[in-house]
Amino acid sequence: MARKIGSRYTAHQILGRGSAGTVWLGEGPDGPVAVKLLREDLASDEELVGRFVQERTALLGLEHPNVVSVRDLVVDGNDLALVMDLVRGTDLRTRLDRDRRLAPEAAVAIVADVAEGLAAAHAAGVVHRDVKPENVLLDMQGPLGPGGSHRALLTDFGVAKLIDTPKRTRATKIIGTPDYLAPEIVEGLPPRASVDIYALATVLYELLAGFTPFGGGHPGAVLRRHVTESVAPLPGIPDELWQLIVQCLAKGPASRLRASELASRLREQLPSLAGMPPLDVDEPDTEAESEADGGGEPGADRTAPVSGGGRERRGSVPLVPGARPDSNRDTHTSMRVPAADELAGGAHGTARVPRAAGAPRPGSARNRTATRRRRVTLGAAAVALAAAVGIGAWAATSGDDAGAKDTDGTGNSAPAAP
Ligand SMILES: Nc1ncnc2c1ncn2[C@@H]1O[C@H](COP(=O)(O)OP(=O)(O)OP(=O)(O)O)[C@@H](O)[C@H]1O
Repeated sequence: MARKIGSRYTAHQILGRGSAGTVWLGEGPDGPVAVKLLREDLASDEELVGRFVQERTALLGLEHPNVVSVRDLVVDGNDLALVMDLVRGTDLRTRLDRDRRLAPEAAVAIVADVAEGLAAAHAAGVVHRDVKPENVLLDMQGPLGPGGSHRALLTDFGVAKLIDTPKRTRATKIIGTPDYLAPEIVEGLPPRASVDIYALATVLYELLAGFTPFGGGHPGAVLRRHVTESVAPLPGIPDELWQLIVQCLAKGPASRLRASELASRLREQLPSLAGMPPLDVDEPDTEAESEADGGGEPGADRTAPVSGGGRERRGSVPLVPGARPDSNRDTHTSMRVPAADELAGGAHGTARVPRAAGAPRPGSARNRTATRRRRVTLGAAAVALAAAVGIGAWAATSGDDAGAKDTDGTGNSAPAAP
């Protein structure tokens, strides 16, 4: 069923749904386009519409082969829409769901593309703030790149920022997707360009491993791991590539690479990765995360089931207990920033620990001593669980946050340079 969007566009068919709205295949004066029609509650928010119009220049000005360009913004009655270049292909999440892990050469080529898109955005003063596989589109009509990879384009620029109005989220709230959130965001600092680098390094790890380094379990526990845990090495990963991931996952934003540097360092490694098969990594030990998570604690609203082995949908667990996702791909959620004392002494030892294929599973006879040792650690993790549930409880009760501070006056960020 076709519908008119503004005077210039017609939407024909739904391409997909996200938390901010529905993406349609449309037609405009210059040919086919993708039209992202924002949710009605967003479209009827006057403040957001004002902001949407204000952001026109930044969104419309971003032109780069690795960025999905926004061609037009439409404000028409109840419709608020972004008109974008149509990418004929799929998103990286769908590809990852299908292949589970990518060969290092293809993973690195895709991430280098995204880093180049980010470099252009950061140079223009735009921080993405929601880098994740769902927001990377693969152009399947263009020529193939290294390792048979398709050109990758980053999409949804500025959307997180648009939704993050002072009224919706203040400096004391977090918006984003828990698995990819940089520690400084968890600590309540304004997001700068380096948060995109952290998120992109998380995506690279995920493409190689099949799971994110700090994901799994209750969102509160995920946030805490970003602040307190170190990333566990991936068996079989070339050292140079691992060093790059570790540097970009640094807790201190200043230690991370800039996007352009990351892109070129990744490209330099491509020749040595040619022909290398996907890493032979077994599923992480889910015992730690499920125990630390309380294994289905009543306070944790698991709207979507979390399947074993890190194959759950990113962000499918709402951060706010009782909140319902807008769609089965809901990812933009908000919660209160945990205080320093609530983060301190967190769930140490609950980060996912990848095992080389064939290594003994925890709990096996060979591994009993190690398991016993881990149980001691998990005693601490259970304490952390209480904090995690506490975090959910604040989120549930902090809807308006009357006393919240809006440190930069905008409720969001962000200068370009990290
Ligand atoms: N420019 C585009 N061209 C073609 N398809 C697109 C385009 N933008 C989005 N899509 C499709 O629409 C789907 C929904 O996109 P959308 O950006 O709304 O949600 P998302 O990024 O998956 O999730 P969220 O918005 O919750 O972060 C994508 O998965 C993709 O398949």
